[in-house]
Amino acid sequence: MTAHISLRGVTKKFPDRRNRTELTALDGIDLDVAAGEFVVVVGPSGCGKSTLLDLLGGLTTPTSGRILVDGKPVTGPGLDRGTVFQQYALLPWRTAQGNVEFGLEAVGVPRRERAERAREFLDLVGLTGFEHRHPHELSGGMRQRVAIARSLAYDPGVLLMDEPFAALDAQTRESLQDELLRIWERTGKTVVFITHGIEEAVYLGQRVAVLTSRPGRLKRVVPIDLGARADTVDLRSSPEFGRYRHEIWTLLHDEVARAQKEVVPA
Ligand SMILES: Nc1ncnc2c1ncn2[C@@H]1O[C@H](COP(=O)(O)OP(=O)(O)OP(=O)(O)O)[C@@H](O)[C@H]1O
Repeated sequence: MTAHISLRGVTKKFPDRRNRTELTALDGIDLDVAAGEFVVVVGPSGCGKSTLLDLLGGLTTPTSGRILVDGKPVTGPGLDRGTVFQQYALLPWRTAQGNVEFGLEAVGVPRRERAERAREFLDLVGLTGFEHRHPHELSGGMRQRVAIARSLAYDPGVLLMDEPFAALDAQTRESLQDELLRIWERTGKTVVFITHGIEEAVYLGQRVAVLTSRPGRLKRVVPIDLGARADTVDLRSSPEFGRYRHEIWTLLHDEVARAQKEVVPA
């Protein structure tokens, strides 16, 4: 299953209790993500990236504007969207297998099929042999693999990822980035991935959406074309990769500079 996403004029305001006003977190976001596309969202700290993902996940609702998944308005959390957060959010008393089965129980998949499907998805994320380990017996990278398997097991059309690799060491992060791309190619899911990392954005995204500093508006959407990955030994050191990294760095740098100017008292 795969699905397309459409955001039209999405604005999110929060009450700002300190001075009884409103804080605009996101302002008029228009973005389409095609079925099966991998889009990465980057932006300065506090620009509304997590708010955007929460809106897509149906955890909050827009103040104005519309969010559609396959033409249907998002009205709350749903099994058509799977979310992976930075923190593993695994149940500590359940094994890897039990954690993946958990989501399937909620949708009423029969026991035998649950076990089979959980094994299949643990295999997809490279955890065959670790099915019976509890989260505390797994490394950070392995826990995040379990979280990915759990989100994929009930076959959502969309995978929403909020800085899923931010807490991992650099080497584990890079290997999970490759794993994720392999899984994405195999499953054809639509992915919206949020990160602070410019390199991560360029490496993963087919397009990188750059947000402005608060209120978050869409500053630029940069299509990434790095050619065939299989032919390149170290993609991150290629000249094209460097050019994209610089382009996005410049877009972000301008935003951070603008935000800093605004907070410095005159
Ligand atoms: N529930 C809430 N109530 C009030 N304000 C909120 C709420 N959630 C987020 N905000 C504010 O909205 C703005 C955007 O927050 P958000 O967490 O989406 O940014 P972010 O880009 O994900 O930040 P970071 O990169 O630092 O994780 C911030 O100013 C934040 O304080």
